[in-house]
Amino acid sequence: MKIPVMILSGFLGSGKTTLLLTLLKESKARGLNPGVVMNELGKRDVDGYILQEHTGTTVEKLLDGCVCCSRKEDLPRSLNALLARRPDIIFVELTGVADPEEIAKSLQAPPLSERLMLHYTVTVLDAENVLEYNSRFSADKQLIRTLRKQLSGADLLIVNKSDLVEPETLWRIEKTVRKYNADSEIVFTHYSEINLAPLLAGISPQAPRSAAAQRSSRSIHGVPLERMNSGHSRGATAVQEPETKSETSYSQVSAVTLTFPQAGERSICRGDLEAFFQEWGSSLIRAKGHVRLSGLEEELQPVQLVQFAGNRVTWETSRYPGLPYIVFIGLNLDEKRLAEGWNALFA
Ligand SMILES: Nc1nc2c(ncn2[C@@H]2O[C@H](COP(=O)(O)OP(=O)(O)OP(=O)(O)O)[C@@H](O)[C@H]2O)c(=O)[nH]1
Repeated sequence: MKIPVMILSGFLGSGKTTLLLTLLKESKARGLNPGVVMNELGKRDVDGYILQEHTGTTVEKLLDGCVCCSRKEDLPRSLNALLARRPDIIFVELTGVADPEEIAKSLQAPPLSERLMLHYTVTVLDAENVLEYNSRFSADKQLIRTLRKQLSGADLLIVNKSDLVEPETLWRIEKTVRKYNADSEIVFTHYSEINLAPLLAGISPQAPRSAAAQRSSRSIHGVPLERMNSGHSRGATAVQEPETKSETSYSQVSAVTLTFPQAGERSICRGDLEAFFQEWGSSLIRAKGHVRLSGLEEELQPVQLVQFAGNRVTWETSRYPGLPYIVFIGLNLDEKRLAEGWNALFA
């Protein structure tokens, strides 16, 4: 029996992990044993920790590079490690700059095709920012090509963060997406809330295992949106990471991990950190990590998961027990200046 694999793709901060959380909860509610491969551009496993904290799922982590190009040889090893745990379904969450078609090709060729079958490729889009990508990232031709492959290679396109845009923007996104993918279903969601039943149709616990997983022809709905009723919807230390090679799916995106100082001031003010994110303008695309906050109002819950995505910052109380850090991901990030600015925050 081949194990179904679902690929989750989409640009940085679009909502892939948010979707994966709901997929894992639903899988567990159905008595399934899900496996997860999580690929991160940075050296720290932020999303893997979130999944473990919220769902208790064990995650195979592939850090510090992209599994569609610079870390390609690592994917079979991670999948084999998961297969030893007899999962009923495997979710592969790609980095935001990965080409899902490359992963699909690997899964459909021996030896992986002997034990696994590609079930769905899902691409999540950030409705608030997706229309700006062509102009914002025009300097990185490889990235632009990859972002188009994320559209063309998807069996299902989830236009997420619809709560942040006007209905007209959703129309424009649908029109743009259709230039690269004429057929696949498009759904409009917030917090990646969709009807998961068709995505998990035919997948059952292995023992006893009945029919093979089948792709469902049932439509996948997002949360009801106004436009859906209109009849048109279809559904202090900087760890510099290595330069990306020319054959990668991006050329000017890099990740830098910044840690808190070991001595002296080891916490940071919420406002200072938010101002620091804004200082980098459009060169900072994504930041995420666990931080220790100073300030009276945070005294009871000082450890927070902070996320910067689409120029918005969110905070969430965390039980992360380790040393605080943040992973910064950007386009042509001036890493030296970033580290200097960071150190100044603790001076
Ligand atoms: N307003 C709003 N925020 C959202 C929505 N979906 C996700 N977010 C927030 O967006 C941020 C990024 O979401 P993730 O699910 O981590 O995105 P991702 O694609 O996994 O990010 P990377 O793996 O780092 O590329 C988090 O702070 C989420 O809470 C949404 O529909 N609306």
